[in-house]
Amino acid sequence: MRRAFQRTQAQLPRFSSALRRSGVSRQLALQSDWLLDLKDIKQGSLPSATRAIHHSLRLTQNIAAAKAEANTDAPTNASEKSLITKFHELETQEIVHRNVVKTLTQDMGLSDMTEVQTKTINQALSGNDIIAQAKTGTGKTLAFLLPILQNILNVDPSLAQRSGGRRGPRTTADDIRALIISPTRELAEQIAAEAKKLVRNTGVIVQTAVGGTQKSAGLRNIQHQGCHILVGTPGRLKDIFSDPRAGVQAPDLSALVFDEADRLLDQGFWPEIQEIMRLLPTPAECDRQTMMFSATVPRGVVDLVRSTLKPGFDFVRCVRDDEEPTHARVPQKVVTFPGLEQQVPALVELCTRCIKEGPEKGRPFKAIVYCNSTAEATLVSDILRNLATPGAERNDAFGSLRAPHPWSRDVRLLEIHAKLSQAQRTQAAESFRHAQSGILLSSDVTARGMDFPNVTHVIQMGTPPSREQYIHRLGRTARAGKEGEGWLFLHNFEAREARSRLGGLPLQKDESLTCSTVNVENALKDPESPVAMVRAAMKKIPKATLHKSYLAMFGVYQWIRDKQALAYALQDLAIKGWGLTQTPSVPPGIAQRLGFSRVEGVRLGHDDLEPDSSFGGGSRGGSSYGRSGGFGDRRSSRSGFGDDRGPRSSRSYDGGNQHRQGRPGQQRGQYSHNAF
Ligand SMILES: Nc1ncnc2c1ncn2[C@@H]1O[C@H](COP(=O)(O)OP(=O)(O)OP(=O)(O)O)[C@@H](O)[C@H]1O
Repeated sequence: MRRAFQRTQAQLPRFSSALRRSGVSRQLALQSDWLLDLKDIKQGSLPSATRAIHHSLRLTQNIAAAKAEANTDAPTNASEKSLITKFHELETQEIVHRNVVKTLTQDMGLSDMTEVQTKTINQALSGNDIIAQAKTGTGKTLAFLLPILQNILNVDPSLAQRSGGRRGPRTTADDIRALIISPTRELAEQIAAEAKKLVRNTGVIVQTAVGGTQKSAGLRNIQHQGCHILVGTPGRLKDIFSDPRAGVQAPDLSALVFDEADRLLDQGFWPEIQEIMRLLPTPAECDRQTMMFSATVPRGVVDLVRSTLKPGFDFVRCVRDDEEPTHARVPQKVVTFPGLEQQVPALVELCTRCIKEGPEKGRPFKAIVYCNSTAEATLVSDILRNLATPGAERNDAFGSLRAPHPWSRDVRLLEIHAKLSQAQRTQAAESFRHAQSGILLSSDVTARGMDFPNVTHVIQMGTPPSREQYIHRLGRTARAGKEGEGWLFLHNFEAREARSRLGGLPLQKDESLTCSTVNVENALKDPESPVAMVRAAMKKIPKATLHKSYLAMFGVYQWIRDKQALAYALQDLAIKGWGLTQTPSVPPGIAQRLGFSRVEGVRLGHDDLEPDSSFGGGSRGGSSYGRSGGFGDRRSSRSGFGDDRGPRSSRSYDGGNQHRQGRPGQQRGQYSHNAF
């Protein structure tokens, strides 16, 4: 009986959206007919059903009124005047339970909704399927959490009280009402933390299911404490729902949310998402609301969205067609370099400058540096850490150091990437979240959705994997109305590709960093220069770390057709930048697979990766192909960022054959400095 009632109540959202489409005047009649038809309802349950209808009706009236004002059929174009824009109004209009509104306004200190919240909370509370696109950092998380929570309370009002659902007999592993899927573990944990804040004055229980943690411990929590809202990553959720021994099902699931929807619907995750959906009750068995949120919704995913959402879904766009989904107030600067070896010194120069400026600007420097490989993130992190004065003490269990020189003692150095355990990643995220000032070296695991407060700078090392990823990374700064700036470091040979991936974005060329033009060999003579400091810091880096970074670069730059230019650039990085006497070797199998087996400057061989191995003491079995030490001319011009001419390198280096003979007059690395 109870289940039949709950199922009937779960139909409310669909009922309500049907009502919305049919017009306000017919709604009362329809709703009362429907109420009379609820033959299964127990006498005592009628009040809650009536309340639920009341909520639904009030919302449909608001939306219809807004529609009428806007004189349009499209609810998303409705005048915002009639939609609720302040959180406290949700209580005065009896749409959201006072306990939840109290949490929002008193505990979380929120008053006005953001645009995406105004446009989606009203719609989502009435049960519509939604896809919403809004800029990073504009409060999308709350835009789906709040309607999910209130819709759960509509179905079971006893959960509105703190003690209502706690450990009671009605809280079981089968009670999952909402499933929120996120592409990364960190983001799932962050959403769960936000959800736990929101439900704190209710009896609703939130659990997480993320990879890298003990599955059995998570399951125990779900089974013993119960679960109404489950937040997880695709792999672990699939694991749990497909494991009959786990005993976790969601027969009454009424809400499914895809956060960072475009990422979840892309090739990487789509098979797992399909599998999860196959394991959930079908919409015929249990009507559910699906909501998708992201800052980026590329055209490619729109068809998938259509096949996943109910017909008539709302597409809420808070980004205009003619507008880029990055914040206009975020200055975005690009620096191009003739050599990869200049980039880390330039990073040190930039950080040093910003740390000094912090007090003047009233904002301590807090930056995320995105690297395109885990190996690079580890290397850069090690270099920055080694800039600390000798004897600096480790200050937490995960090796985070304070960096007293040349930076303030209070700059935390942290890293997050796939090579760390989940516990280390979570700890680092937590430390960075609470750090007043710090530098986080990160791979793309933090690029989407992570809400680290007061990040002043996002620095991207190398061409980002895609336009979407650039936007999401940049979105870690300038959140919730704050200021921030973005920096992009590119080698000249990346400029053309970067321009094609990021065309139209408001990137401005920056020439303020002396390290972008410095002659590395000359700069080494000045021990105070960032180049010399980085070189000194390099001395403490194990050779195995360098070797891994070198090899990883071939993967990062796989898309570069000019293999020769890349080989030369990496050779310069290893010798001029890292101070090695020859390039690390590349196993012939790998070199062949990547198309570098006959490219000058690539040394084929099998040097081991032991920490004490040396690249400087001879070839150790590596056969050098072409020169390994001397450097040819490096030409660069500075014609101004935005120059549309593209790289000027010869594209004839197409496999290396010509290099064997050497091509008279051919120059190495002829890329325009400012060809972005
Ligand atoms: N109405 C509001 N008023 C003020 N701050 C808010 C409001 N809603 C959310 N916030 C705060 O704004 C910050 C960003 O919110 P959130 O992480 O949900 O953004 P997002 O749009 O999901 O970003 P991303 O696209 O990066 O995932 C959070 O710190 C959140 O607490």
